[in-house]
Amino acid sequence: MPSERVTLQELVENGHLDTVPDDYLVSEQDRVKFEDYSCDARELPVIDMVGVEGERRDLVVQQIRSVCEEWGFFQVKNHGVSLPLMKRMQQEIREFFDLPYEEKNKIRARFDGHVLPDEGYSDRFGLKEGSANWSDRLRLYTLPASSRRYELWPKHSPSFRETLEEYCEEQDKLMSRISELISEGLGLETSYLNDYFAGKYQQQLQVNYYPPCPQPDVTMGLRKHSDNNLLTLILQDSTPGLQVKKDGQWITVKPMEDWFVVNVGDQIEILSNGRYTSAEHRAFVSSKPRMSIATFSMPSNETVVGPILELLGTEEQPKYRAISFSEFKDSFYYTGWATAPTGKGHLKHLLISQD
Ligand SMILES: O=C(O)CCC(=O)C(=O)O
Ligand SMILES: [Fe+2]
Repeated sequence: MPSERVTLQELVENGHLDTVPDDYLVSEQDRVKFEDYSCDARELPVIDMVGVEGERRDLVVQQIRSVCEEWGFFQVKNHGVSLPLMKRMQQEIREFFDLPYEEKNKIRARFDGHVLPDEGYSDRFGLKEGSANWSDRLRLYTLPASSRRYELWPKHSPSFRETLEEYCEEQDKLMSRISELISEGLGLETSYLNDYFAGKYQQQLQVNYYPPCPQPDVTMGLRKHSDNNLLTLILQDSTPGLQVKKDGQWITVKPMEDWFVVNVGDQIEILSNGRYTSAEHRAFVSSKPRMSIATFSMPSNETVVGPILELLGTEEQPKYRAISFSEFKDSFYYTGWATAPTGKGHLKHLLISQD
């Protein structure tokens, strides 16, 4: 039974995997070319948020607009989240993954044979049988506070709950500041996106743990995809792994200890009627373990999202059909994620024919 299988980290640490099993293999064309991954001729743009509430605002709004149009991915520095908090969060989460399997298993998400688990500690998360990622995960709903299932939060450290709560609040503040800049970049009122999702919003934390891999060139930590939500903030550890697709080329995002990677999700692509793009990205693995902490902001499940009418004017037609977030997630997991020929296959279902 899949639910009784131990996680990947457990298999690796107990020396049960000298080679990569078949269902973790990716096709030849989707493999990482290790000979060229480190020579990034192009680097992911960095947005410096210093002075953004003052004299640098117009410049930053302009920069955000162009990176959201051209990349859908960028890094932020001087973002207001304290480095000690980021480090504490990484340290305490890492301690969770270092616990004995029996301890972690207490909050294990169970696969019920049909629906893949959405919360807790798991492997093969969100994927169909026969198609696995070289990673384990911890996923928790964090905002609104009423959505928290504290019984699934790790209890290995007395301070962990407080650290995670503080981290989530800080992530939320940063998301909200970035949403203001995105709104302005689209020519909308500063508070447009924040008002649009007031009371119709949720936040989820996802920790990706990539165990050391015996054959990193034949598998993938996380197969190519775009994120299905509004915005994602990623905190990487010091081991490289994250890659973004730009003009058909995979670009490795250099880990920086006090920066966040910001990722435009599919919901922003839909809201902006395709002006802003959600970028395909993936994570490769190596002989070293790696951990990334992603925070997702997303609409509440019943919220219907479609192109913002104010943006369309009289000439432009909506390119995407409006759809509730829960329906969108269903199509993401069952038609797109990790199985479609392109990492953005799930968005194609929403495209309205323009002829
Ligand atoms: O591990 C990473 O850096 C990427 C994580 C990611 O893309 C995701 O969690 O959706
Ligand atoms: Fe992602």
